[in-house]
Amino acid sequence: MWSLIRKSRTMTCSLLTLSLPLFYNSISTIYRPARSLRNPLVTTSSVFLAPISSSAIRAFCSKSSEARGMADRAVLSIHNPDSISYLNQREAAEIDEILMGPLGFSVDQLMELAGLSVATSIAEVYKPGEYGRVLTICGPGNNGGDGLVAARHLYQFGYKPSICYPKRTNKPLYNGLVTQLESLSVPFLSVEDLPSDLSKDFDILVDAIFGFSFHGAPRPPFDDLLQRLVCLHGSDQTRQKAPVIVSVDIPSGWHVEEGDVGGEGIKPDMLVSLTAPKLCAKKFSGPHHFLGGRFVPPFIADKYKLRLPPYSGTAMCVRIGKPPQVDISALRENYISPEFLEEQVEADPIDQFRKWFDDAVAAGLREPNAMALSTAGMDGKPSSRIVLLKGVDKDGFVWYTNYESRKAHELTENPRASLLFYWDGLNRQVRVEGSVQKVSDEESDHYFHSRPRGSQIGAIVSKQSAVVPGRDYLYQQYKELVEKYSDGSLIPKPKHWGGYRLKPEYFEFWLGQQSRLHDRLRYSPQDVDGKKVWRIERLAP
Ligand SMILES: NC(=O)C1=CN([C@@H]2O[C@H](COP(=O)(O)OP(=O)(O)OC[C@H]3O[C@@H](n4cnc5c(N)ncnc54)[C@H](OP(=O)(O)O)[C@@H]3O)[C@@H](O)[C@H]2O)[C@@H](O)CC1
Ligand SMILES: Cc1cc2nc3c(=O)[nH]c(=O)nc-3n(C[C@H](O)[C@H](O)[C@H](O)COP(=O)(O)O)c2cc1C
Ligand SMILES: Cc1ncc(COP(=O)(O)O)c(C=O)c1O
Ligand SMILES: [K+]
Repeated sequence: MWSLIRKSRTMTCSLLTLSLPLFYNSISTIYRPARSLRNPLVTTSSVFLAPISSSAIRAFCSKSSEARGMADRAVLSIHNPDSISYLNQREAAEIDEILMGPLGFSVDQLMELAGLSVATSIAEVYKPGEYGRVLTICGPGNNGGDGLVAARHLYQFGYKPSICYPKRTNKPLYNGLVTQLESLSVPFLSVEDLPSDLSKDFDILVDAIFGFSFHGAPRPPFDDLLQRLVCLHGSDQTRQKAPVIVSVDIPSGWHVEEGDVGGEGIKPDMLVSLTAPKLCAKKFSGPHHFLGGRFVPPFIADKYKLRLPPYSGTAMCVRIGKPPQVDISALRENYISPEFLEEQVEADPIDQFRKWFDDAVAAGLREPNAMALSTAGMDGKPSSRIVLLKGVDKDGFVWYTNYESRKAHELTENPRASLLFYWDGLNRQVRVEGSVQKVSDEESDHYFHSRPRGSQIGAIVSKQSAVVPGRDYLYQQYKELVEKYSDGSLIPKPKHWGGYRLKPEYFEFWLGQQSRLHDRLRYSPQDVDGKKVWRIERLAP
């Protein structure tokens, strides 16, 4: 913790005005954990539902690092949806009580995290450009509260939510959530105000009517509302795009454990299970099943033998089960970017590259220095692979590799290459082409010794691009060298490892725009009175 605090001292000053959750979020964007953050996946001990004392929780917590080790080993099997845990109704209610009892959570906190998970799950699948108009139908309990929170986050994500909340709960928490939405001018519609055909006015219907405390048959006015959702399946979809239904935790009207018993209930397109899926989720056959509620402490995971998929990075939701079958030909993004004009760019393409590279770093993109390197040997057959940019200046672009690899052979035969950067999220691509030379041995030596010792040994072991009999073959040699250099002595750089530098002769900066009318600015060298200058031209997209 101290090293984190020391490192973040300068950052803290500029963040003092931010809220605490935002502050920690900013930290996780900049300082990533050594391994990805994972939900604990604990498979030991049987479930026995005894009262829980705080001493039991303390005793457990001292063992939880061991549990996390097991979690990492179990992670491989979790991609099989059959190995995910499902809760019955009693367990779901009990977890609620434990979280809000001995584990010290408040209902407001859990609802906020649950609602945020629902909103982020929706945003993963249904983009606001196409699915902007959202109707959230809220029931009388906490499931309805999750819906109110989700609607607020969806508003902040760029959607246009409306709310139908016919049975309000007169408690400070719910009144506050309503006030927050009203202050954003989010419309509240009564059941009578709702249009008879929901498909005309809405792209997404969020079903936050009933959660895990639902029992019996739906009573008015929810029986009628649910019937309207059911009817949408039969609507004439050739005339009108039917809105998608997103159910929060439980598809409302379904039995919490048995599912859609009579087969006449709603058929959501997306289900966002919270904490852990309930048994009815096994019957969900829609294309998008997500898990949210990233707050399950190891104590709960252990007690209920929860096996849950890991959340990646700072995500608030994770997809469960098989990804949907997509129509590849229909996959496309619409790019919306600010103007990119000739007058705005740097005269020197290296300066322009630095500007865009700094933007990619500031945007928190993963490995902004990853670039596709394309080469072709004497046979003229091109080949590409990703390498990491390790330096750029007026002399060119540097990367390190094995001098006996396929790319190295091709570069020996034909010392020309192209580099390609794609910065997804910024809608930017940069192409660089030029001639290639090895960097000096001193430069390679200096860089080699800046790498982690494991990677230095890896470079010795790997005869890159050669066929190897198996993983063990490499690992055995690696272990021997780790042992040999365990005294911390200098690991000599092997002769076959070093850097290349591409001296650029051509650049193109590409920025994605709407209707595929992208910006493309090309830099090519011109000789003006014996002096090299860069000519900037716009190319058709
Ligand atoms: N870790 C967790 O646990 C977390 C839980 N969270 C969320 O809480 C949800 C559970 O909330 P909950 O317990 O308030 O119950 P929920 O199902 O929303 O509503 C109960 C209400 O519905 C009513 N009602 C019942 N049956 C009915 C019927 N047939 N027809 C008409 N009404 C009926 C019932 O009235 P009653 O029958 O009692 O008169 C009561 O008013 C859970 O699913 C998740 O979304 C997250 O926020 C955070 C983490
Ligand atoms: C993100 C990423 C970064 C990589 N960085 C390098 C690198 O800097 N140097 C390298 O030799 N290989 C790197 N690789 C591996 C190469 O893509 C490639 O597998 C390897 O260099 C062998 O290529 P070749 O057989 O065409 O020579 C990287 C791969 C990825 C996915
Ligand atoms: C085979 C290989 N060599 C070199 C590198 C670059 O690693 P480093 O950043 O440690 O120099 C990578 C990175 O993925 C790699 O896969
Ligand atoms: K629901």
